[in-house]
Amino acid sequence: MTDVDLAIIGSGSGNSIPDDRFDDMSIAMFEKGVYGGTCLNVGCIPTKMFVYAAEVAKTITESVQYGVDSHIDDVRWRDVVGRIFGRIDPISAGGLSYREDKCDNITVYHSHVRFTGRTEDGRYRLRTDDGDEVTAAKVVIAAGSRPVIPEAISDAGVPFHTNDDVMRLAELPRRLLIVGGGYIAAEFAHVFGSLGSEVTIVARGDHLLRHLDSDISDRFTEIAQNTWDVRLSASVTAARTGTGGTVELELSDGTTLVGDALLVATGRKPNGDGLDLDTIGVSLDDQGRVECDEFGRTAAENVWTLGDVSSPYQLKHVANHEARKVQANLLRAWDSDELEAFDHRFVPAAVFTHPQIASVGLTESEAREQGLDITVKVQDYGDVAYGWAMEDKTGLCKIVAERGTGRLLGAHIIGPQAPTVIQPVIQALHFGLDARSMATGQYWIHPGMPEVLENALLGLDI
Ligand SMILES: Cc1cc2nc3c(=O)[nH]c(=O)nc-3n(C[C@H](O)[C@H](O)[C@H](O)COP(=O)(O)OP(=O)(O)OC[C@H]3O[C@@H](n4cnc5c(N)ncnc54)[C@H](O)[C@@H]3O)c2cc1C
Ligand SMILES: NC(=O)c1ccc[n+]([C@@H]2O[C@H](COP(=O)([O-])OP(=O)(O)OC[C@H]3O[C@@H](n4cnc5c(N)ncnc54)[C@H](O)[C@@H]3O)[C@@H](O)[C@H]2O)c1
Repeated sequence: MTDVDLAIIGSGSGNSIPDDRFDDMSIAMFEKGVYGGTCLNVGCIPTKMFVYAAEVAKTITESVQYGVDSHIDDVRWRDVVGRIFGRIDPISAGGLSYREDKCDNITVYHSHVRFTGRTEDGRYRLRTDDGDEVTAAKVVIAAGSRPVIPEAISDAGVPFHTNDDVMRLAELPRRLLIVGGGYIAAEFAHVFGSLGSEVTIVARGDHLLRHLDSDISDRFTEIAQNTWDVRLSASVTAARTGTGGTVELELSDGTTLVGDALLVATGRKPNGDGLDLDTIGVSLDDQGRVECDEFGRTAAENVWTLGDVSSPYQLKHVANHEARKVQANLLRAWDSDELEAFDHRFVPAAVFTHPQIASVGLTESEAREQGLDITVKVQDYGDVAYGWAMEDKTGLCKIVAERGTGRLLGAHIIGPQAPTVIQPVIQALHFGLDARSMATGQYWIHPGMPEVLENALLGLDI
């Protein structure tokens, strides 16, 4: 039995907690998978590196409209993969060796861990699947989430991929089937489609990216239907392995699809269900998230939580933010008046598909449901100078604001560099800038892409 001051479950955002302020604490870090967690190894970072390669390919295939003829000679898939993981794998390995070799106060356990209750003096008992037993005065649960697999696929025993392994396929699949109509489906459809796969998306909703403002979801669904084979309002009823390792999916609309690879992207489930939290009196909510308050405190004293395992937002910038708050709070007393709260007021998100998408704040329908008196402006990229330069025909920037006060409520953008163009709105929301002041109280570089945002703000009927 090893006794530590602090146990951290999960080396994703959890790994950022121990800095030099924690040097005098003994720390046990538990990681059952690859060191560094989802974002670094199988999430945000590699996907965006693939997306960049896809953008390069897309630029080439669309260059003719600018009077520049070009074509793609070849996509060297193995080199695409090699560039990305040749960079990422050493970062993960370096992070692990830093903790193991350079941090005398930290021990890394490479195994699944779960709670087994408390000691008589109130410490938390943890046991790994390898048989190690640790007691800890404080615990941080940063165990993340995992892909959900529909039973029609998991029970059928067909080969399928998730974000965990699809980026390391040996070959670029000629025909890729994607089940799901959310973030991961939209991003990988762009990656594989632009690099040369024939992509089919099976989505059970009547739109893709349904959680977004309806103007954005409508626009993206229309673009997707013109780009890939998109089957809406359809679900998988049966799956089987075809000849030559292919996968066949039967859909609820009676059609059958055949693919060389199948990617499942039907949401992610928090990992709190693998921790035996009942042994310490902590529960999961109806979404399977570890319950906590705005400071990251669970029902068990000195057990904190953050990120995908407990947050309503499965986003890395949110996990990072929550990790910084929990880090600060760990250095204070459990019931201190100075605990730092999570700030979930204006959580932005971006989908790195094609075109790119970004949003922050209320959608138009959310604002109306709240009974707010609103004004809305939709500005097309194609009506500002940079949009002309790009021949953009599909991009739009939508602003939702309160009539009368000009209070900004939300921004929703689909188009080139949307995650960059939206950043001034995120800043304005956080610092309380109203739409009119934001539009007229500063210079906007002409003819920069953010003019689409400037014109949307100017066009609001406040
Ligand atoms: C394909 C993909 C793309 C994404 N792209 C973006 C993006 O562009 N932008 C963005 O903001 N977000 C993105 N996300 C979401 C983002 O990756 C997550 O929100 C974030 O990584 C969550 O961090 P975390 O620290 O909570 O969990 P994780 O990074 O998942 O860390 C949890 C760790 O805990 C370990 N673990 C779990 N249970 C146990 C246990 N019992 N014992 C030991 N170890 C355990 C896991 O192995 C894991 O390594 C993406 C996600 C995916 C899947
Ligand atoms: N750019 C980013 O920030 C980014 C990128 C990728 C992932 N993520 C995070 O990871 C999370 C998980 O991504 P995701 O795309 O798996 O989830 P998602 O929640 O974005 O989308 C899941 C999709 O699967 C569909 N679905 C669910 N069950 C289904 C079933 N049985 N059959 C068919 N379709 C089904 C849903 O209707 C939805 O369209 C996201 O919610 C997001 O928080 C973020």
